Amino acid sequence: MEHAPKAIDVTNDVEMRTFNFFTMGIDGHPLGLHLDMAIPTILNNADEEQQKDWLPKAANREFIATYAQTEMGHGTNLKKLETTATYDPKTQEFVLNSPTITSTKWWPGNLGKSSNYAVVMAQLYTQGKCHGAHPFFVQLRDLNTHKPLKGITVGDIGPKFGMNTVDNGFLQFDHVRTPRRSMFMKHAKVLPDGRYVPPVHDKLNYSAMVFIRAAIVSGMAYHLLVTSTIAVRYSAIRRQGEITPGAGEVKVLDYQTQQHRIFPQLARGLAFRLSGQYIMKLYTQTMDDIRNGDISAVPDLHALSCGLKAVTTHHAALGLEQCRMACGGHGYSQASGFPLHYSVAVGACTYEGENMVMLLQTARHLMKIAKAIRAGQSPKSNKIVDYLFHKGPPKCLIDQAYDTNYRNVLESFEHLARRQTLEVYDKLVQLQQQGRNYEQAWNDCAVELCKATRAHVRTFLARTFVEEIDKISDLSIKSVLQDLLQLYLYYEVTECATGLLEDGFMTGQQHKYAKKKIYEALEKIRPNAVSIVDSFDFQDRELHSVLGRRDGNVYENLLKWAQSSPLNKTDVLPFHHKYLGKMMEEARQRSKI
Ligand SMILES: CC(C)(COP(=O)(O)OP(=O)(O)OC[C@H]1O[C@@H](n2cnc3c(N)ncnc32)[C@H](O)[C@@H]1OP(=O)(O)O)[C@@H](O)C(=O)NCCC(=O)NCCSC(=O)/C=C/CC(=O)O
Ligand SMILES: Cc1cc2nc3c(=O)[nH]c(=O)nc-3n(C[C@H](O)[C@H](O)[C@H](O)COP(=O)(O)OP(=O)(O)OC[C@H]3O[C@@H](n4cnc5c(N)ncnc54)[C@H](O)[C@@H]3O)c2cc1C
Repeated sequence: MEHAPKAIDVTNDVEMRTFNFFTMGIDGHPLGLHLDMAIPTILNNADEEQQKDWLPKAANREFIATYAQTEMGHGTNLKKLETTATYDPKTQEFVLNSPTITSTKWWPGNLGKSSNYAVVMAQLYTQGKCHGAHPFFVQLRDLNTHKPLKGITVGDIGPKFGMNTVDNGFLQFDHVRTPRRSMFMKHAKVLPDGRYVPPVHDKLNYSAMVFIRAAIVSGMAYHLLVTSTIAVRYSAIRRQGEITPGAGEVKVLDYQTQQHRIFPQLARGLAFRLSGQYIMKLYTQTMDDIRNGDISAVPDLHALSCGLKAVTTHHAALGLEQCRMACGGHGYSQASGFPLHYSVAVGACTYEGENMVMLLQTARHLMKIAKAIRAGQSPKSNKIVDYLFHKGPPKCLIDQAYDTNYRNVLESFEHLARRQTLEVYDKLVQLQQQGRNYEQAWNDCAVELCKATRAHVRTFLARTFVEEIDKISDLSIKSVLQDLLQLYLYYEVTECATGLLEDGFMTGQQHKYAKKKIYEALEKIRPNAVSIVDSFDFQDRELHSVLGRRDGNVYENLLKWAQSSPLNKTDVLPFHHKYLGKMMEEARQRSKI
């Protein structure tokens, strides 16, 4: 008998679940949302009695649940979700309803055909008052027949840009009754008589999204490291063109342009992995704190997770595309694995909070800090934002002879983040003094607000990378990682050069210095490149790539892969003579006339 799957370990082993989430996303695993949104919701939003009932069954896969929040008409603006959950004190039930076409739940992963339960976000009404979006644990399908229950219309939303092995679905409720206790009651409650008990913090209902945003950071690291592995390995076997005439074709990895295309993605993958570990620890710690009644870290966690999610997904999408392009024609083949990895990674720019919206959420946090700075307040001890209160050096020092632990580079990033944060805050104040209301002023500063967030997140990523490499004791590993760190830092300096040159903080000479350090790092990384990616020890099956095979036998396996295509099952396709053959025969007949 096939080995029965063991119950999922639901301890907070978020590292593994992060990894699962993104490999599953690629395989279209029907348990994707179950593991990474439904279970965290139960862990963080179900009260003790509900956890006792739901958690073991969820861990044991006795049902499959998804996370049904987004509707056809709203994904970002949760305040305007239209699905309603109206409490009926007579029967002590909630009545779930989809009042409009735009209230149709739309997008939830595995909703279309796999899930028989869902965490449903609905506007909670009791005693005639709406208390905003709250999560409910709702059965959608019969556990034996898997048929939708009465009043429920559910199905798949059809083919998408990618991730087509995931049955993202739609869901409509027609006055479906669900017990009072199907409402997650750890934070907010509705008592049997219908009285509403508010939560200690009105965003605790959003904790599953925070978990995934934090998880996505390591997920993006995973995608960048996987695709850099494919690109480096393929570039180490692909020979094309000569550098020295007559000396024979070189490996394309020897071209500086190829190194400049791929190695920064490798470096960013490492940077994101290290910050991904940090944010996951912060998430786990904050959830523990909330369990002990301490919600003080909730705003920091929200701000950092939103900013990191937006920046890492954007750079991962760009980086995967660079790795694909670096592999030429074969990079465009499904055999490369790039279409699969790209479609999962690039979706993360949208799901779990559209990136612009996420950047602006972090900006809200930064504006509060800017206000405190302008009011002359002293910093609260918080390593993530303290630097904003400090006065850095008036001029860039990146080209000083000694830059221990890249202090001068980090101060450049801090300078830019501080300047952009305070400048956009001052503009916000000025626009309001000129008569605009806050919301209008906010909208008129939104692009600059996003820039301030990106500069802040860059500072965090860089500082975390420096600190984590500094902790490494094995000198042989440390020196290789320091080459990647050097590349990362100076590459980021050139990426934000406009901001550093804009106020004269950095000189053109220093910008040239940064470029020199990049080229130096590329040269140092080149001889170790294949060993670096081999050290990640990705299995061929998870790379999904003929180009990235560990054994490097690309060409023979590329032909094998092509020959296995269903199109090549027969030499002549069944419909050939009916269409193309007939067309050519008629054309030949006509030309004889
Ligand atoms: C855009 C959001 C965050 C706006 O939140 P909302 O309450 O609607 O309005 P405000 O902007 O006024 O926020 C008020 C206040 O609350 C703070 N806050 C917001 N969210 C959180 C949070 N999660 N934790 C802590 N604090 C939070 C915010 O900072 C404000 O504080 P102030 O002091 O500044 O007032 C919200 O609408 C939102 O999150 N939208 C995005 C929706 C989303 O992410 N959807 C994901 C659906 S699931 C999904 O995509 C799954 C994909 C999986 C897959 O298939 O891979
Ligand atoms: C592959 C995939 C899987 C998904 N899985 C799930 C799932 O399992 N469960 C689930 O509930 N949802 C899921 N979603 C839905 C996803 O969470 C939403 O699509 C996402 O939150 C964006 O919301 P939206 O689609 O309404 O975009 P919109 O918010 O309509 O975005 C459109 C544009 O408007 C801009 N915009 C919107 N509001 C603002 C603002 N306040 N300020 C500035 N600009 C703004 C956005 O930045 C964007 O450029 C999934 C989506 C995808 C693509």
